[in-house]
Amino acid sequence: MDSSSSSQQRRRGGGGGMVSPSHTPRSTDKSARDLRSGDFNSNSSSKHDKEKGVNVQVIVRCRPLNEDELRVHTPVVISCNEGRREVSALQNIANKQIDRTFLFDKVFGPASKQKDLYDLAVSPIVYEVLEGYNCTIFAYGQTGTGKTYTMEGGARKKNGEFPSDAGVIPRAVKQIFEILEAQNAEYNMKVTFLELYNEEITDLLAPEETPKFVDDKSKKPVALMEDGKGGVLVRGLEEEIVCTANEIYKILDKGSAKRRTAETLLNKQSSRSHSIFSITIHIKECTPEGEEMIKCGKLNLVDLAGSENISRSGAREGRAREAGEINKSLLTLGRVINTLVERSGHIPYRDSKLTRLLRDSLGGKTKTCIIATISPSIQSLEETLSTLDYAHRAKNIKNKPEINQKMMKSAVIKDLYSEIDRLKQEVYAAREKNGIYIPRDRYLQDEAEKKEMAEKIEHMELDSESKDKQFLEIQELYNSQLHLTVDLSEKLDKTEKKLEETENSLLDLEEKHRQANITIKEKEFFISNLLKSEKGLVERAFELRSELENAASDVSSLFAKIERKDKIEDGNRVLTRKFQSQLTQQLEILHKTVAASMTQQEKQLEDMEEDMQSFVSIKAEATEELRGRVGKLKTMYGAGIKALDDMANELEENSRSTFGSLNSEVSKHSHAVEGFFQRIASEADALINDLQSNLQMQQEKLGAYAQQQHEAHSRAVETARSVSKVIVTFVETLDMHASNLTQIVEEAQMVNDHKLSELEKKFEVVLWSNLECMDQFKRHFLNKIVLVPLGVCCG
Ligand SMILES: Nc1ncnc2c1ncn2[C@@H]1O[C@H](COP(=O)(O)OP(=O)(O)OP(=O)(O)O)[C@@H](O)[C@H]1O
Repeated sequence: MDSSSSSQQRRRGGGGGMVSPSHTPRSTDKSARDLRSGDFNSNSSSKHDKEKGVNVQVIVRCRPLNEDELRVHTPVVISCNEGRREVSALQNIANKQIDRTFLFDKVFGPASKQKDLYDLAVSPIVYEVLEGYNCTIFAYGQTGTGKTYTMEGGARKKNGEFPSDAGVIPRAVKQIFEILEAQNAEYNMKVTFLELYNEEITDLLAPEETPKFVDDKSKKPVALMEDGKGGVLVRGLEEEIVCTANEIYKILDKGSAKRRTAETLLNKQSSRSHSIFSITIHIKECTPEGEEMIKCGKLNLVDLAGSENISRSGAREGRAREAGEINKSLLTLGRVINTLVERSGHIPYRDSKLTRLLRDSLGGKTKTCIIATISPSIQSLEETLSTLDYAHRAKNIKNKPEINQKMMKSAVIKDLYSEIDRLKQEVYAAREKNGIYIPRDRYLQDEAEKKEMAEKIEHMELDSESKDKQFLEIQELYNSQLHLTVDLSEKLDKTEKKLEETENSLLDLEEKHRQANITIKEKEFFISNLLKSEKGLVERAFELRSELENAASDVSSLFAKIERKDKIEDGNRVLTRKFQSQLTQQLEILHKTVAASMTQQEKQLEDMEEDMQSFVSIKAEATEELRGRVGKLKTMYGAGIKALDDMANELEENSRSTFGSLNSEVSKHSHAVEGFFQRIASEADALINDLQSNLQMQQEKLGAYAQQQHEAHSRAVETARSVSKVIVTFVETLDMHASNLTQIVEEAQMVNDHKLSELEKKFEVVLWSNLECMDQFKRHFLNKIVLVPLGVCCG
């Protein structure tokens, strides 16, 4: 089923527009499958939706900067936070900071792709449609912000490929067919495409009967009518029955091409009309009892014309009127939204065709989604803020969506038959050139409406007449009051002028009087000042004279003092020099004496050392000799003992037998020998001990003597050192004193010189100031003498 015209069964009927399907019998079938994958209004319970109402879903999409904007580096003032669903406008204009953030149901930034928007925001709505809801998606925003791009997308590729920048409409069509095919469902689908331009509806799918003129005058407007059930219907709107997505794409292309577009400063191909593309789907379902039911859902895709600033879009004459109409219908849409949000009584749906068409989508039974498109550029900030405000307000609209009741197949067939009948009668009436066929009840309703309208108009005319009369009366009253006011104001002006003149002369007199007073006061002040200054000058002259005398006597006494001081200082200097030379002589003598005593002491010490050394060596020799003797004695005794041992051994060997007798003799002898030896040994020991103790004593004595000598020597050296130190410090102090004295003398000299010069200067200054004073006084006096007669003249 491709693009053949045979497949497009065209029929003219009373349906279409934004009407909810009628004649839908109630169904108890609960088997409607939940096809949704998303969260459109996040509530699938039709009962709940009906009771509580569901908010209109509002999405914001910000387009990227276009080539022109990029070329001129247009500043970006809009930022989108998709995660937080926030859009912020930040700008500082003429010290006025704009910083506003809006929260929406979904936000798509400049980098967002068509697919992202569709998958996240539109796809769930398509599932709702297939469940049997009526859903509307409409794009709203300033001109050139991407409404058509979002709804329709870029141009379709020739080779039938699905383009990546395809918009909501082709994607929705594709998805609907995919789902239905996947379900192997029996369905029927029809589409309508209309345009609302300057408050006139035209059918974009109507066959072209006459050639298209420049301003599309050939387009026949179609009528919008009440359907008697609270809805509206567009009479004679073409409904195309479609079986494939490609058929819809073709219809879409055909219709879009017919849409009124024009180049504006803001968009090269700006849509100048509102367009509504509707897809109605009837799906066949079977109940468990085997009864065939028809489920119906409808998707309305609305691309509004851009809200625009007429001066910025460059619209002129015809275009300006067009823009005015666009803005008017959008304003009505805004008013409808406001009343719905504020719930403030009458909703002005009837004020524009746009709101009449969208009635069911705004506060009705339809599920609605608004896509607000904005530009990120600074130039569009005002319009962007207005769009955001508008969209934000629309978030609060509550609809009460209702799932369309499923119809029994037989009822649908009955419906279709009655429609065929109606169409037949219409065709007949048309063939007979007898007007068009309208059912009786609708005719009666139209007549009643007409009558009501005529009454209303009459009433309004009467009202307007009485208002006109009132206006004329008020106008006359106003004119007479105006004359009176003019007269009075003239009089007032004259009086004011006179008063002003009198005030001015009074002011002049006052000023003159004030100036005369000031001059008198000034003169009095001058005279008193003159007298005072004369007196002061005489006093000052006296003071100066006495000061001068004092200064002269001071100077002479100072000179005398300086002379005296000079003399004293000279004497001091001579004394100091003398004292210095004497001191140096005495110091030299002291140095010599100390040096001589030191050398003497050293010599004595050396002699003593020599004596001690000779004494020690003599003693050492004697000790050595004694040691030699003792050694000899020891060897001698040793040899004797050894001889005795030998003898004893001999005796032991030779005469063992005579041992007993001899033993006593031997022991006697040995005792005697022993005693002798012991005596000799003790004597030797005593002698050695004596010698040693003697030596020890001698050594100690010598050590003590040497120690004494050493201490005496060091004491002498220490004393000599301290004496020399004392002398040195004494000399240094003397030196210091002498230099201090010299410094003091020099400083005194300098101070005196300085004082003298200062005194001279002062003397000069005093002299000069006196002279100047005298001079001033002279001049002042002369001036006064001259001024007094002059002042008198002026007075
Ligand atoms: N999100 C986007 N990404 C890339 N280009 C975009 C986007 N939105 C808009 N454009 C481009 O900006 C231009 C204007 O877009 P479009 O015609 O859709 O604006 P519009 O809002 O429908 O304007 P009008 O109200 O005047 O009809 C087009 O060239 C379109 O391709």
